[in-house]
Amino acid sequence: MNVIEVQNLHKRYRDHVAVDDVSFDVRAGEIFGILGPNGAGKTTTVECVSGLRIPDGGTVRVAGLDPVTEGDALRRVLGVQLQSAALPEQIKVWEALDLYASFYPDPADWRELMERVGLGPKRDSAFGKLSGGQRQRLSVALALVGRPRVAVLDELTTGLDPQARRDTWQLVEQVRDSGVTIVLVTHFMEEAERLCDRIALIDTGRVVAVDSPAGFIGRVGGEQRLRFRPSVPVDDAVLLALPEVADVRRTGEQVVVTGTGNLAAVVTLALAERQIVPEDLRVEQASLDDAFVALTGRKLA
Ligand SMILES: Nc1ncnc2c1ncn2[C@@H]1O[C@H](COP(=O)(O)OP(=O)(O)OP(=O)(O)O)[C@@H](O)[C@H]1O
Repeated sequence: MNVIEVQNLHKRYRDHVAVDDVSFDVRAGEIFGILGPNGAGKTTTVECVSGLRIPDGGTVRVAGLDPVTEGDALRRVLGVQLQSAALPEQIKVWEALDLYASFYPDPADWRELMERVGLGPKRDSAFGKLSGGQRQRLSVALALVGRPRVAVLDELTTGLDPQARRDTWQLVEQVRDSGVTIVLVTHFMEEAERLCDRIALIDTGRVVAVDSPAGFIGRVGGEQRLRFRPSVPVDDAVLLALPEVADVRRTGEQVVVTGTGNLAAVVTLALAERQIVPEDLRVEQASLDDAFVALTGRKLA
């Protein structure tokens, strides 16, 4: 079932086209990524989905609602954490949660939410005194306080250190597991690859493709490369006999096998059957980055 349907969305700022022609569907229960370089139109797209901007063309439906004409009903099903959302420096964590809860007829228990995002010990801290990761956690909690079916999270981990980023990813997964559909805007490949069930790749206001991370990687051939030093010499023919193996090369003592499918498993099994140990084994795989370059001709970063 689709929770969000966007068709031929178009949005201009004066004569600048920010979103040219964007279409995608988000299914109930998934983490749907909107991935693309700076200025691709990601934020504008989710602002139109959230009813914060009026599109110049196309249609948007969220749980069947038109964000432009049914804004009140929309706010009951959709929670937003936006890049630009800033709270007063002085407001305390509990006050912000309590305030946001008061906007909704049937809010979540904000105390429970505060514990869930790990801010219990920061209950009385001022927003201005929170670390980047704590601010992001608070913004996720604020997006969830109205018990939304859909949460829009925009550039959630920008500016966070690696540990805070991983903690935030875990939080996003917990939110999804609690039954909330998530739209995640990001320009981090690793984040999209790790978290998203499906991704819309956006470039210069257009959707380049929508696919799962594995599907994107499969588009660039799904090719894998295996490097190892065999403990005793192995014949190329042994490896080439495996249907998954496309090519075998050697550089000094190192064997480099390229192929597809379950390459690492079948090669190591074939070696084990001959009592050969693949020493210094490394598996290299195509990434979303490779897919982005193949689809757009440019690097994302
Ligand atoms: N309020 C605005 N007025 C004029 N132009 C804008 C406005 N907001 C965004 N733009 C422009 O529209 C284009 C798309 O911006 P948008 O913020 O949607 O992209 P984005 O993919 O989210 O980028 P970022 O990751 O940098 O936020 C950019 O060229 C941006 O400069």
